[in-house]
Amino acid sequence: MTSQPPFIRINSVSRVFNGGNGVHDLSLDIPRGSFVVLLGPSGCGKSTTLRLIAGLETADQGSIAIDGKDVTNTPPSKRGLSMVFQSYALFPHLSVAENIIFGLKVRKTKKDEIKTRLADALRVTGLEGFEDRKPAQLSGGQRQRVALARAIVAGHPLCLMDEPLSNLDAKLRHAVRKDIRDLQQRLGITVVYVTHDQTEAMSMADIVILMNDGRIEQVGDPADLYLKPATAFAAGFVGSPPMTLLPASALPASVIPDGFDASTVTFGIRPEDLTLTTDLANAPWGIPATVTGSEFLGSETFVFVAIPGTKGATARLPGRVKISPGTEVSLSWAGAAAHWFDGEHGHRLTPTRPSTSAQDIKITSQPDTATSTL
Ligand SMILES: Nc1ncnc2c1ncn2[C@@H]1O[C@H](COP(=O)(O)OP(=O)(O)OP(=O)(O)O)[C@@H](O)[C@H]1O
Repeated sequence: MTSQPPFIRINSVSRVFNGGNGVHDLSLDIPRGSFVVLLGPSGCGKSTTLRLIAGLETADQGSIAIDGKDVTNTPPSKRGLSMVFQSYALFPHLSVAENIIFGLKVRKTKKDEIKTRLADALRVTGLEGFEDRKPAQLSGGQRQRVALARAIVAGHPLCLMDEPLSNLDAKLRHAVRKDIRDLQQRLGITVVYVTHDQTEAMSMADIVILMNDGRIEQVGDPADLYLKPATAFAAGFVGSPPMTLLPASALPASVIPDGFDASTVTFGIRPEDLTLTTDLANAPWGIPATVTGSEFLGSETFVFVAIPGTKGATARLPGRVKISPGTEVSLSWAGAAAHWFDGEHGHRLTPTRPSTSAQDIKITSQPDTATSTL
């Protein structure tokens, strides 16, 4: 396999503001033509990273290269990129077409060229017929499309997007995120996209960069992040509802993998990997828990349970499950579905092999489907 040089290389970049926040010693390679999402909670440094790539922030240390050129000290306008913001940043007094071609006019692009590019941008963003309207005469989704059209009309190979959908309602957000993804693929451009919404990240990204506290927590494709979270933070951030995390000391000793110290290790389990039964007599190895509530969502039911000495757990069960608060249940899981994290730093731990009894649990718990027993 020949490895292509990265399109963007961020090398040991720090940008620390007064008070110590910002990004710290960030290193990252972004492949050409990829859709990369910077994901993380508010204040983790996503926008600062994007602004560093754009040149709107200057690195205190480290270097940034785009397409093989060092741009660490290059002004934004010379970096060959366009940006789309949460606030569409459209000129209210200009028409859709004028807004889209504004930058081309400033750069004194030839009239014929402007005409062709405008027609292309209107077509790919589905804005044909709207060119003479003013922004105030458009819906939120259409305004965001104008902002997108303006970004792509420049013809830059890189587009940076900072929470571009957060002003749209849930339904529109869903539609426009598909538009953005389709557009990126059709144009073959590289997109770096900031969001704190993990569903958006998981559905759009080729690569997710999960950030926490100014540092990279994990880089991987969405499946990696979900199936093999590198840290307890990643496990808790990705997934809705998030992974249940319990101190291993709350589990029966028989399910702790060999060599793990239950007093320091954290156990994680995805809600869909938990089996829940009220048939306590036939579940001697499970964790005893008490139902605190449930949410029926149509195709599935979330059941919330309390486990003494922990923050509780969530089970995601198919279909409609009727279960009353206060019901005593037993929780179990397949050995291979368990995740383990070091209690101090939260790093993922890999058991040399799941404990024998956890494998036994996998076999004995299989016929135990909660929907039929509850
Ligand atoms: N100009 C600034 N001066 C001082 N502190 C700043 C500045 N810009 C950002 N910060 C701080 O740096 C940290 C990272 O900010 P950043 O905007 O990158 O976070 P973010 O992950 O994009 O958050 P959000 O999702 O809330 O936009 C935050 O603690 C923020 O308060």
